[in-house]
Amino acid sequence: MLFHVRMDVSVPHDMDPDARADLLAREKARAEEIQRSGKWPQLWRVVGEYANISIFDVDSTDELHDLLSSLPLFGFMRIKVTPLAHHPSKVD
Ligand SMILES: O=C(O)CC1=CCC(=O)O1
Repeated sequence: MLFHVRMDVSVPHDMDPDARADLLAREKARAEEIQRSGKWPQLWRVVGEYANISIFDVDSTDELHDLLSSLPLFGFMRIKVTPLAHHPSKVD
């Protein structure tokens, strides 16, 4: 099952710089781990925003939720999930 996922990040401006650096390092490591599993085939920065647009390829909505909530930034992101279906006009 394919899902389009938009994540808007909002880390508090007054967060301790070391805590922020640690949080972002853990986020990068976890994101790379999920990508290597094949479940997160696309990750794009939204130009000019602290946001990304991703494609996830998972077996269920529960699996998607588990992956998203495993991200260290989960509590600092607004996440919008759009399920995707095949388009009849798509040329293969
Ligand atoms: O910087 C972002 O867009 C938030 C994020 C999600 C996965 C990741 O590595 O960073």
